[in-house]
Amino acid sequence: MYSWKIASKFKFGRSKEEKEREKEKEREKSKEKEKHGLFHHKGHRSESPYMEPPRDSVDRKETIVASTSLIAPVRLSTDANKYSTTNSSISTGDDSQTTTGELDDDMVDSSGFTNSNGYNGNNGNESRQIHIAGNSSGYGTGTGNASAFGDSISAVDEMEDSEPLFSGIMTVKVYGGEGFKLPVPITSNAQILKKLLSSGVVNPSAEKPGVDQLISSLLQMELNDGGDEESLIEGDVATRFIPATITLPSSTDLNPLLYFTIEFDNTVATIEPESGTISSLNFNKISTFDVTRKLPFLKIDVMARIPSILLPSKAWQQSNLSDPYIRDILERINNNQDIHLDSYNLPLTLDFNSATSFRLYNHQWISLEKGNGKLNVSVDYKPATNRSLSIDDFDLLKVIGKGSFGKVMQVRKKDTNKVYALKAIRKSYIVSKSEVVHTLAERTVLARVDNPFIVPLKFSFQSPDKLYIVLAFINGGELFYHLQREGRFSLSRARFYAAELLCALETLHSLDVIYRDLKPENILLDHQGHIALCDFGLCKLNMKGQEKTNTFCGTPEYLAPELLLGQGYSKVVDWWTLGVLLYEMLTGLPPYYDEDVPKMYKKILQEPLRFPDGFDKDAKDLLISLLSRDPKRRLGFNGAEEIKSHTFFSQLNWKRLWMKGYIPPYKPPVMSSLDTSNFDQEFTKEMPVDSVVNDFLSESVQQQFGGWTYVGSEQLGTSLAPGRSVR
Ligand SMILES: Nc1ncnc2c1ncn2[C@@H]1O[C@H](COP(=O)(O)OP(=O)(O)OP(=O)(O)O)[C@@H](O)[C@H]1O
Repeated sequence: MYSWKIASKFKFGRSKEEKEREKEKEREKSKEKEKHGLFHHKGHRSESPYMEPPRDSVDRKETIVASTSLIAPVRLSTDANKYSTTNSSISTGDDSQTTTGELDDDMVDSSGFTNSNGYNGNNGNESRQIHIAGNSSGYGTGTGNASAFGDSISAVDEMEDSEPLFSGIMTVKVYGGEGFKLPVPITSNAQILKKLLSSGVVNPSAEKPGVDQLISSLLQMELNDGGDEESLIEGDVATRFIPATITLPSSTDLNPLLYFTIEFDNTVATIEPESGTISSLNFNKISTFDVTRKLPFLKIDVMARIPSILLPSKAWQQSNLSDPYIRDILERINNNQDIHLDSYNLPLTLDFNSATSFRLYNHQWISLEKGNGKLNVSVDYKPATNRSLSIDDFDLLKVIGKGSFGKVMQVRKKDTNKVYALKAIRKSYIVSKSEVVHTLAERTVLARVDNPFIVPLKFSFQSPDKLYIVLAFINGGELFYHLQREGRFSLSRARFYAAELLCALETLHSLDVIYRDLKPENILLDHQGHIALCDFGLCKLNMKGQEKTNTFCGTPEYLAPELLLGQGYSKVVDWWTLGVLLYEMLTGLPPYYDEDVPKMYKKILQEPLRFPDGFDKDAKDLLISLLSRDPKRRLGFNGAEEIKSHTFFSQLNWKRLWMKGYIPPYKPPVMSSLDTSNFDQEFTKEMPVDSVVNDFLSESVQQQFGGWTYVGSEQLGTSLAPGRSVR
């Protein structure tokens, strides 16, 4: 018999004051709920998930981490109170609760460590030794610790063996662009054109006429008869006369009407024109990228930011809605969204064996995919100098989030000026919470995985007190935030997100990794609206084929039946969670949602799956298959391919999707890589500091973090960056 405890991951990382603040918020929320009535009171919600308002009462879902090696099987019973042991631990987040359970193979207890927190003990868990890969001694007295080390290091070793060194700095210079067109005609209203365009910068010179001259030429153009009484200027004609940057009436800043994004490994540089007209642009911009993995191309996208005032009349717009392309463009412009004009994947053949810098493209004109213009660029690559990083290599810009074990900050790498998300984790804290394995697993998975829909790891390094993970900064906001704001998503939008997530999970499974914590809170949208899965803290490594594990962890709303029943579970749990997520995106709530967690568990195990009237037939069929309680009969049991082949996805070209070839149905309002407007002000208003800690960690504890450092595929072993006090 072993003792076990389940704790709310969310609450682990919170200070006393924060907990107080949260409680206060909770109290306010319940007052609000009382006032307005609860949407999902008993028997109410399940009848019609389309009832309004669907998401008001769904709070952030908290991850459960079973913090010892034991699981909490749920015994099915008609009496919801029978689940009370499990529930009390989860819902209260009281990590001091203990009860009994069975041994699991991936959770580790750090009782063998003697650390500054005085946490010392040994659970005598002998079976852990079976998993030790030559690391059974020397790391404290607890066998669990040794196993934790063994598991994680072997994962890191595997990676080291198979990967050559890919790291360096790539510089992209964009000189100019030509031939861009607007996809819709614009108004010929002289007053509007003069007012709006006269603030533009076209760099007047002998060859290039000034703005006033351009506008008068524009107004003399042969106008297109756009309908009854409306004259319009065609998009391809207008661009020859419209300045590339203007000052919008609502602002004092120059605003580009057309710009480029260059994306490498989910890091984005926005290239705005200096001057010129939309069809003939001057950029003269340089952008540097940290290269830490071998990727086949740079992604270039052309975006236009057209003020809706330039559009033809509403009557014209109405009469052109039958064309889905025009309809989409008009909808976006009217919602102040930027529109996507064209893109190009610029092939990169980086010779990583070269010891010196080399030029990949030299003043090359690149024609974009749909023929909408061309760009003149040079690309250079300089190999890295194998230096480990420290916090001193970054400017700390903003706090953007808090995880269980530390904060996440927006940072700028000083040499390349690239903006990243930096996650700082206090070593003593994860040791005392027995989270060493999960933390190492997170770093290992992130370093190995290469998928467009998974947030890429750029670097990891450590100081004597802390571990640092540097990730691409994904600033379109959490899917949770967008879903909460909009209640639910349209069928096509939900399908798009589900498809990109399916690709992400498929890649993880191909690496024998179970994700285990899919939920809207762990899914970020990038600047264009593509998915970026984050938070790999619950991943389980080395899960080959249908191999099973037992750890009771995940998020209550998303727990699969086999996990609740303690029957052992395999990769197939991730397909259950994909079903729950799709259902939540389409209806606003997870399928078996109940505020009372034990009741929710009972529903997950017993209640029939209900759909609101008018629910899409294919979506329903897919959900029934994904939410099959029997994992063997669940769609995906035989691999992701069988989900991809379902009729719900029949219109999708998976190759194109993989290349980020579909324009996302929604583009988050992101102005630049510095933009943090999609993050909670509760975080962004905080001072970004890397707090000073002075924990004593023994040599053996430090050794656990030996494989942590990552600067590309280069593993720098135990190198510790000098500890630094950052104020
Ligand atoms: N790469 C990123 N880009 C932008 N924001 C990020 C990134 N990674 C994390 N964040 C923000 O920081 C928050 C916390 O990060 P994360 O979920 O990885 O921490 P965690 O400790 O694993 O959290 P949890 O306790 O929820 O498991 C996220 O919800 C997200 O809002």
